[in-house]
Amino acid sequence: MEELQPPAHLKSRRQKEIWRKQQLDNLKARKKAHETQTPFRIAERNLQSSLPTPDQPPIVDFVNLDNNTRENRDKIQEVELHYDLHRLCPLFGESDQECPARKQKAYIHTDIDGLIFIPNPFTAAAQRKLVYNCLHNYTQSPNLSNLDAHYDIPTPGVWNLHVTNQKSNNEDSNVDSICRKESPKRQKTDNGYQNSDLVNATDQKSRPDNQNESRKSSNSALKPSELVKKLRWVTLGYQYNWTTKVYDFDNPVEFPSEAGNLSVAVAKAAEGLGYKVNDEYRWQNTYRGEDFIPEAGIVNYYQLKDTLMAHVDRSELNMEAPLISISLGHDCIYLIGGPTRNTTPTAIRLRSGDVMVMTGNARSAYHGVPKILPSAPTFLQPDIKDAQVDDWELYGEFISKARINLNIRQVNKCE
Ligand SMILES: O=C(O)CCC(=O)C(=O)O
Ligand SMILES: [Fe+2]
Repeated sequence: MEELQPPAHLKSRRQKEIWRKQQLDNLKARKKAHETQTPFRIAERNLQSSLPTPDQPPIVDFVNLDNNTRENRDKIQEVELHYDLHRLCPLFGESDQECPARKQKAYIHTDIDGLIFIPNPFTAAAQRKLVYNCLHNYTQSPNLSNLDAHYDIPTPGVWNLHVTNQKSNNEDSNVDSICRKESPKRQKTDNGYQNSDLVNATDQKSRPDNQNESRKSSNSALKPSELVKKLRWVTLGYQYNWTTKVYDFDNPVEFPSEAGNLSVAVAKAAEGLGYKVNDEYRWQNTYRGEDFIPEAGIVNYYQLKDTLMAHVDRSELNMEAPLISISLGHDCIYLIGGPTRNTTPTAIRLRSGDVMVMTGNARSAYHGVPKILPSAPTFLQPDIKDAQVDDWELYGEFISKARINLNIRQVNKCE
């Protein structure tokens, strides 16, 4: 091993020796920690490494099938959706030149029981409309966001305050900076820090969240344009309490109809799909699409360096119903494993518009987002002219540097 070079400010031989010993001890501790890491954590670490390591897991690409390793290609199967999604829900958009006629195709991977992947079924204009909804509509009260724990956000929500400011030429009529709340005393819970901090005890986040922000205790005030960069999630429908890990059934919030309609259409089109061997199903999505009731959701807003650590979404009373997840903006690598972190996960590339349906075992599998990729779609750039979305330029500025994930769940069992 190369001799470690102490920093120049350490002059004496003794200081240099101590420094070298510390470095070696740190190295040994890191190595030891790595040895005890779960396969899920190892995959996260390898995917996050800035150096190409030989241990990088291959990335499953359901869109460009030729991009797969031979082994993965053999494990990908095409399945037919029951409907053209646009027929079920016009919000997927009418096929146009920008987005040629959709194929009613979906894909499964034989290592991932219960996951159904639908390559982007949206037109470009429909994606822009959904970005608009995720920023303009879903960030408004009574939906809660990660910012509410730290700031007193006025009712229109941080995004709309930002838009108002950007559109006003007059500094005086600008919405003022928003003050930070007094920091509540930090309390530890059994598995990490208190919800309002949304920082996991490990170096990764339980939600996409800005760690430094969460740890700051200053009372600084921020402009809406600065705060929108700190927006990490909002909750839709039944609001979720991240501390108690239960939904707030006492104050139900109506689920937004557009996101709800999209999810019901997906649940209907994916009904009955599964993995067949010799005419027999190994697994099948038997949940009836018409029984799917969208009751809760999360919109995750990822800046390019954000990650979402491995977790299982298990707070819903109905774990038989599929969870429907839509990606917008930058591509990402998504990891999905099994019932514990000890199952080696599969890495999947998700692009803007892609839809995943988590059913059966996949519904209760560990999953996470270890990496956002630098790949903004051209049709979401700020200079696109879109007469359907007011002030698209501002929306385009946000999404061309971010990824949004909208996921939708049924919470209660069917009557
Ligand atoms: O961003 C994603 O694709 C996954 C989000 C997720 O797993 C969640 O919000 O529970
Ligand atoms: Fe999740």
